[in-house]
Amino acid sequence: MPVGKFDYDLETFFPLFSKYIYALCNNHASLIYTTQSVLKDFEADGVVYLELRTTPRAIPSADITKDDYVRAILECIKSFNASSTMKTNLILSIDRRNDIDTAMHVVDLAIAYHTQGVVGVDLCGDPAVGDVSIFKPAFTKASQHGLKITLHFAECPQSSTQKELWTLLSFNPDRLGHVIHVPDDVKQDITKRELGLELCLSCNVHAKMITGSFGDHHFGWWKEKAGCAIALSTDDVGVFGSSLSNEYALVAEHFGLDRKKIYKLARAPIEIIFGGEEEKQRLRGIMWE
Ligand SMILES: CNc1ncnc2c1ncn2[C@@H]1O[C@H](COP(=O)(O)O)[C@@H](O)[C@H]1O
Repeated sequence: MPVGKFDYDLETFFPLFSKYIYALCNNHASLIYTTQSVLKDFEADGVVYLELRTTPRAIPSADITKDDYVRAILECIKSFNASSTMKTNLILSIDRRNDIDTAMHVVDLAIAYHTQGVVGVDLCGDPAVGDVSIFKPAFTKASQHGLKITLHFAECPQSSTQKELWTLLSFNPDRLGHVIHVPDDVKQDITKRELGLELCLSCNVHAKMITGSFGDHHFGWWKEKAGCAIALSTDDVGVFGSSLSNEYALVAEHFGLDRKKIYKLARAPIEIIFGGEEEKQRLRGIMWE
């Protein structure tokens, strides 16, 4: 990737993975290398709790099944967790291109590895593709097994029809990602349910998913809504060149938040992590007030 090129949009972003990144990250050694590299970067950035997400991927050329893929990443996380103050958990993603059998397989993997660091299931992928209603049984099963749910939500106009948004809300998500093109009635429902919001400023600005720049981001609207905790998120550091601490610096600069307000913002998502009560307690103890 050319140095300083951060202008991938929703048309060029997804092929970047399917054409190039997956071809480069295509064996056990490269899976471990990339996972360790991501963990080291977040730790060096001062992160104390991380939820990583990935779509289970079989790599037949290296004899890697989806199960092997998930296990390799979990082993990497486990050994990193053992020697770091940053604790990491994993979320497994269903890609919107998937059929229901593939989605069920993701949920089955999440259930199988629930006690080993998988904390939730996500819906991701090209928002211009797929009929999300087919995934309801998969998310229902995930919930029944105590897994948390987060969904990429209202990323582009095509994926923000009333039908799609209410269908996604019927999956009973715990958190929503992006929440860009959200009509008022849906906003009201999100606020009423006090859903956690994963907002990704650099991604949305660089990929031109919003009109305008950082100061125009819908973070400004949601930050006023008591109840919806905001977890600033990176989507993703490699593609858009912005670490998590830079995302906090951006909101401080563009929304006039002083140190106290930034501490408060960074503490709020403790309540919406998928990592359980004990981890919440640890974080309440170490995050600045
Ligand atoms: C604009 N933001 C986004 N919207 C939707 N899906 C996204 C995304 N950012 C990442 N992904 C999903 O993550 C995959 C790459 O990592 P994994 O193979 O899962 O580890 C992408 O192919 C896409 O499906």
